[in-house]
Amino acid sequence: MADFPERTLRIGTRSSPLALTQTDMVIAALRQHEPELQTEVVPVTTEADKWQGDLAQLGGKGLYVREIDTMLQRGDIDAAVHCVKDVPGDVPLPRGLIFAAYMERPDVRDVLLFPEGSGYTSLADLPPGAIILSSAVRRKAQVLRARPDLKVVRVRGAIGSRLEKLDGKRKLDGVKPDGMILAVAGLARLGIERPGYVLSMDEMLPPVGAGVLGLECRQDDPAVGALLEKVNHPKTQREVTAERVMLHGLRGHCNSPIAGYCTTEGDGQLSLRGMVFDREGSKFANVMVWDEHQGDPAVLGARACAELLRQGARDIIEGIPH
Ligand SMILES: NCc1[nH]cc(CCC(=O)O)c1CC(=O)O
Repeated sequence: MADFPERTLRIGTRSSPLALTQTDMVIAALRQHEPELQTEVVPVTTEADKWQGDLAQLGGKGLYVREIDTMLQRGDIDAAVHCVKDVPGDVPLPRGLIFAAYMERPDVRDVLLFPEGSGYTSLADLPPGAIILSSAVRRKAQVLRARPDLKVVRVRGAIGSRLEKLDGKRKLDGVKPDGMILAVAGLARLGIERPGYVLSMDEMLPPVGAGVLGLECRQDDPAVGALLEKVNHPKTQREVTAERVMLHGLRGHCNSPIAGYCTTEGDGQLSLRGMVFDREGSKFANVMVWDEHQGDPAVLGARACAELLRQGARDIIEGIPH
């Protein structure tokens, strides 16, 4: 088979506006290295996108990536762009697939948005019993940890439709929300600017892989692998490796609130924070480990996992129905 740029790179992605924007970003980055690159974007509306109920009932959020991975395995596409945070951490990657590159990580924080004209400016402002929209068990646990009096209500759909629900422009089963939590990176990529309260790392530790775009291909397609590797960001790759090894070792399920965030200090040393919560965030394990020897990030991830398990993470995870 011809190499690039003669060959056309077929890229699979979800069909949401965010996923399509992210894929455009990836193509722009690839063209910095391969200006003549021909691409074909293959948008896939996954079962998870069509289903508006609780994802856990359908098999968890892994469904966002599974259909696209199957297409990649079959050769219907040559590469896939995934949000790493949507890639399941409790099962290995599908046979024959690898992540050839991780794009540089942007702001990983979550932001609490309020309905237009509500006058709220922070988490502390919200009145007792206020309603927050989010489907993420990790966000729910951490909101309730800070404000046990609040109520967290599930919301699904693309970011644009979620914002309409927040602003009362779209029906929401009689619920009148006071806030909604989204990733800063997703809003920025969509060019959506609205005031909100950016949650600190102590209030809201991000999910493993937050903000990172992973570029996946078949192991037996070295031409694509070599192309994708050109946009790999080694620092992000090390951080994601540490976070994901921690996640694998915890063997969570789709209802387990787990957070993990690895950063690189100025001298190149990695630090990794990990937390495992119960559903209400009232019980949790919490670790921070440093890679003093600047060694293998996987070892750092394994250490964080071991320490979380020592603190009782297994019981916390198993204590949640799934
Ligand atoms: N769960 C959907 C999803 N997957 C990735 C992002 C945002 C970008 C990222 O963190 O990778 C979002 C939206 C959100 O959580 O607000």
